[in-house]
Formats: sequence, structure tokens, C-alpha cells
Amino acid sequence: MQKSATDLIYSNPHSQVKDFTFDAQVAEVFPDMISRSVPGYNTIIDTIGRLSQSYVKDNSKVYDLGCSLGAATLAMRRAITADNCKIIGVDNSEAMVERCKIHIQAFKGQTPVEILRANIQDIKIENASMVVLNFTLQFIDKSERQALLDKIARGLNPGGLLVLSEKITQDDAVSRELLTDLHHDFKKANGYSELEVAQKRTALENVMRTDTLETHNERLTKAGFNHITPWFQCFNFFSLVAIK
Ligand SMILES: C[S@@+](CC[C@H](N)C(=O)[O-])C[C@H]1O[C@@H](n2cnc3c(N)ncnc32)[C@H](O)[C@@H]1O
Ligand SMILES: O=C(O)C(=O)C[C@]1(C(=O)O)C=C[C@@H](O)C=C1
Repeated sequence: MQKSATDLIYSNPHSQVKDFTFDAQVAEVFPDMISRSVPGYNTIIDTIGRLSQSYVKDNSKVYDLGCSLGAATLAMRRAITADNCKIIGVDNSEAMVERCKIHIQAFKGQTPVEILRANIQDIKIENASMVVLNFTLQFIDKSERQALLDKIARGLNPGGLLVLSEKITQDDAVSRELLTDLHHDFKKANGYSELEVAQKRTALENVMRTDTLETHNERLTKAGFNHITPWFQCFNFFSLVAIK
């Protein structure tokens, strides 16, 4: 991931904390924001690259849905050895897509990359050997998540792989509070103040709705995935692989 400006968005008191959006201000500091906010983010990006080496097949497509600045796309492009493939990165934030295109061009690679500004719910997914949803599903309306996963499962070739990474919640309030506290401690250890943690939490409240692990499993099973296994969890962040 490239170096970026330090995230100071919530460092001063906001008279009214607005709903979080992936605007130009966020895009500018995003690599710093996500690596200081998501435990294991770099491990997850590296592992997506590692998985693409094994699962991306000749003559197929790879989708990075909610690609932001293209961290997962770049990790996959570095690792893919299959021939005649294409990576399609999709994001609906204009600021992210603009920066992502510049970022991708700055690196050389064999596999062609196309970055699209679109709603991932509107695009066609076809002939895919690998699909990545790295901390994106949590921003889709809950009632529309199953339809998106159904579309992904339909678009994957047999043996194709989905990587789904999400912030999760727990039904049990004691467990939920424990993991939330650990996550907040992680953010503070990475230099965020109490105020920054509290204001970001408020900003995300209406826009990022998390599910339990059980809900994720149920949806993926319903979508038709045959092999589903979490491979990473740290506090209330996890990543799984689902194979068709
Ligand atoms: C937390 S970021 C994803 C981080 C990125 N996948 C990575 O690994 O660095 C979520 C991204 O999803 C995008 N997004 C949210 N809803 C979307 C939608 N319906 N269609 C396309 N992109 C969406 C946001 O603009 C944002 O860039
Ligand atoms: O900052 C937090 O508390 C988060 O939940 C992290 C999180 C995410 O999970 O996607 C939320 C928004 C930002 O895009 C980066 C990371």
C-alpha cells in the first residue's frame, strides 16, 4: 500500500458529526485510515494476493468489488500467474476511482486492470475465477446483500473463490462489548484519540451495518457456495473464503 496523508478527519470536535462517506477527504487519507482502523488489514491484502496465485485461472475474470484505491487489485496483479485474465475493480465513489486509476498506472503488471465507477449491484459478473469483497458488503443495504451474493455465485466458475472480509457483530452483548473495546484499544494504540474513535463511531452508525458470522454463513450457503471457511479473525474483524 502506498504512503498517504495522516487521517485527522475526526481529530477536532465536529459540532454535528455527519454520516461517513467515501468522499475526496476520505480518499486522500484512506491508506492511513484503513491500516490504523482495521486489525490485520495488511495481512488480509497479502493473503488475497496469495489466494489469487492459486485460484485465478487462465482466460477468466477477477472482480475487486468496492476496490477503493486498489490495494487488493494490486496485490492480485502482482501474484497472478494465469494467462489471458483481466482484473475489474469497481467502486461508486468518484474520488476513490480517480485516485485508484492513478495509483494502478503507477505500477507495472502483466494482467490488465480496468477500474469502473459503478454500483457493484448493477454490474454484470461473468466467467469469474475470483471475486473480492474486502470490507464492502457492510456498506450495502442489508435487504440487498443476498441478491448481490447470489449474483456473485452465479458469475463464478465452478471452483471459483470469493474472499469476504467484514466487520462483524455478536448477538451476545457481553461478547460484543468485549470485542468493541479491544478494537477501540487497537485504534488508540495506533494514535487515534478518544474523540476520534467516538466521532468516527457516530459517523459510521447509519451507514455501516454489520452482521453476525452466522448470518454471513447462512447467506453464502443460500447463494450456493459449497465450501465456506473463515481464515482470519482479529477482534470484530474477519475474513472468509467461499468456494463454488
Ligand atoms: C472500506 S472500503 C473497501 C476497502 C478496499 N476494498 C480495500 O481493500 O482497500 C469500502 C468501499 O466500497 C465502496 N462502496 C460502497 N458501496 C458501494 C457500492 N454499492 N458500489 C460500489 N462501491 C461501493 C466505497 O466507495 C469504498 O471505497
Ligand atoms: O474505523 C472503524 O471503526 C471501522 O469500522 C473501520 C472501517 C471498515 O471496517 O471498513 C470503516 C470505515 C473506513 O473505511 C475504514 C475502515
